[in-house]
Amino acid sequence: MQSDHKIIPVVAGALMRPDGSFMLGSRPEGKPYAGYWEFPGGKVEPGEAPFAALVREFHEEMGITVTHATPWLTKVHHYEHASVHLTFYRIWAWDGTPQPHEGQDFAWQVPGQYTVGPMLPANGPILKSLELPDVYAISCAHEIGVEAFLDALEARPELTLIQLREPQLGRDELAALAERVAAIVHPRGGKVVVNADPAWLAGWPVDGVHLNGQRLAEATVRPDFAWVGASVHSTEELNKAAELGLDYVLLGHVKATASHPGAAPLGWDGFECRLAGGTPLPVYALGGLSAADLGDARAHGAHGVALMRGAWR
Ligand SMILES: Nc1nc2c([nH]c(=O)n2[C@@H]2O[C@H](COP(=O)(O)OP(=O)(O)OP(=O)(O)O)[C@@H](O)[C@H]2O)c(=O)[nH]1
Repeated sequence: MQSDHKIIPVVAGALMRPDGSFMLGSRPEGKPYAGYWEFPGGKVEPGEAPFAALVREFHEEMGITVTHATPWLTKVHHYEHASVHLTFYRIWAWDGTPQPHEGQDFAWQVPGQYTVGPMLPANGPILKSLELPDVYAISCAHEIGVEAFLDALEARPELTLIQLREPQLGRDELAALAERVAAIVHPRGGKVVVNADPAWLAGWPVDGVHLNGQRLAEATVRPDFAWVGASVHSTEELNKAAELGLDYVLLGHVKATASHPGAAPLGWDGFECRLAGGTPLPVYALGGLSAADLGDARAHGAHGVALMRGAWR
């Protein structure tokens, strides 16, 4: 069976433009899955570091020099022709203009609005991850009141992924607030996930559910929503979220935060350490952060930053 095959290390990179679009390439004739669309990249050579392989592949395949890239997701996939361990990077800066050195086609794509296909079979969840924004905002009505929170949400059109987390509200009050939040966030193309019992959310105009640590521990299957995330603190919890096939996690807390005054923060080293084995899930760094921490978060393997107080200041 394929799972007995040697696992081939592969690196691939999403060239990211400031407007959020990214590049896909078509696989050249003569390779398995010729004509399928992929992130440019290729096999890591023996003894080569993954980042060095990324730089080499982008130079060989399209003649550009990668100058700033951050580690992102990893994934093992078993094809009929090979088993691969994929390490994905996001590439933020490069020198040169991409040229098709191997007869491939390139296309800049907007996450979720693809004009090319088919995609390589392993890449579905990776492409879905690109639909998640840099900043994830957690609601704060329990601190500043419902009306002030809704005013703050209206005033920040750049926030497009909102977790409604209001443990002080009962089901009916939370449902009413979810409707008001969705009415603000959906017209801007955003998403709302609710931190509550998944059974409560039937018929609510929301996009998904966020599992707290206890609900993640108790879950045996992925709840049936378009978007499902979870809060994690350890590699074990991160792995459980991945096994359930969730879409993202929040990992923290990275810095000291007023919501967990006694608990020691992970720091960026502790954060990175928990991701050291790699994960197929995009990870938002959480705890005492602001949007200004995005660069540090990416450098330590995060997809983005999750903000509570920091989103609304
Ligand atoms: N480059 C790339 N490969 C991917 C992606 N997703 C994915 O499953 N793969 C798999 O990873 C493997 C990469 O091998 P490759 O044949 O492209 O590598 P290469 O350019 O070094 O090829 P070569 O051995 O002909 O020199 C293939 O099995 C491919 O199906 C992706 O997004 N980008």
